[in-house]
Amino acid sequence: MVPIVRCGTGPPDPRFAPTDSDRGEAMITLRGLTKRYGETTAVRDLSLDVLPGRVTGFLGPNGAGKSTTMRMILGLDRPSAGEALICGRPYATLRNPLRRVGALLDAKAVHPARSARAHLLAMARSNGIPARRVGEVLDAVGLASVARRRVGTFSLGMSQRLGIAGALLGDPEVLLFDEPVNGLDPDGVRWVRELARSLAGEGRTVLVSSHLMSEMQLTADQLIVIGKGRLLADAPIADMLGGSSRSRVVVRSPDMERLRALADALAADRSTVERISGHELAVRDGSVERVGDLAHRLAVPLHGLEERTASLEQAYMELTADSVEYGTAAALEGRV
Ligand SMILES: Nc1ncnc2c1ncn2[C@@H]1O[C@H](COP(=O)(O)OP(=O)(O)OP(=O)(O)O)[C@@H](O)[C@H]1O
Repeated sequence: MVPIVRCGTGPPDPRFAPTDSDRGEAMITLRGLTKRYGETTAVRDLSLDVLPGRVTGFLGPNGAGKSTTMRMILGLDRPSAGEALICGRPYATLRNPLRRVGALLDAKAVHPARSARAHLLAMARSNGIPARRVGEVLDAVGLASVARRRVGTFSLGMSQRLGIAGALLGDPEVLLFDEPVNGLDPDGVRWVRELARSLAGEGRTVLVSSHLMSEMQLTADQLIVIGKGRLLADAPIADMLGGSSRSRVVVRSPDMERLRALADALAADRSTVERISGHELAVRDGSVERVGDLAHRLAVPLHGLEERTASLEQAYMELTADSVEYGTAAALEGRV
């Protein structure tokens, strides 16, 4: 059973035995959250809860409003309407906020002349965090050997690691990572994935933004998808796959005539049938059992019958098709 770190309970305590009701307690709550920049509405009436003990992927195409939402959760941008709360309170009213919430936003937003160690020490000092934590988090992110190097000489990947070290510094209950795998090599990507999973495994609340569905498929338990600032989906990964209209049963037969009869029978029974080729059909809203039984009744010789679940990438493309700000159509019209 995954432990749950509740609001105000601090870092995980091995003696802590969660009850089922603890699982429902949202750590991040957005209600009607809206942000307008002049004519642009970056975030539009967003209402959702982010729960502890799981990795929540925050997805959307470029310009969807992910960073703006995270900035409002962290009190860095003021909402035009609605609210963003952590443990029921605005970030600005939290005592010792770094001990409650750790965030990686812009990895390069660090004074370039400072060493990694000096940067983290300054953060620790101004937040009442003991200096020994600096060494611990530098070790945890694999930067101990370059702790005294100037941050300005760091690669993007090293800066990402330093940003994550800063997020971990206060041993917080809630972690927000904005595009944490940007600039990381495959080893680094895997490291971030395992880190996010282990933090959630300790019962913490982990919100990770990305525009890479393939990565989120491996990292997240729950997905929140936004497009043009609006909520498009908020569901467990498995539900998103099941809900995709691309999940379908594919049936193959050498007998085109009987296959056509099967298609007619399925269509008459309210299934949507697509012809893939003369010998292959795809049936939406139909189970393998139902299609197989019907084929048997109509004496259709079958050379193949399988359920093809859409990849999350496909489900995501479907969801966001109308929300891509700079898609191909725009490019064709010369707008980009
Ligand atoms: N300070 C600002 N002033 C004006 N417009 C802004 C500002 N910040 C963001 N926007 C606009 O708000 C929208 C959402 O931007 P945001 O950076 O939150 O999206 P995102 O989902 O994080 O995108 P990306 O994946 O590209 O980082 C965009 O249209 C962006 O141009």
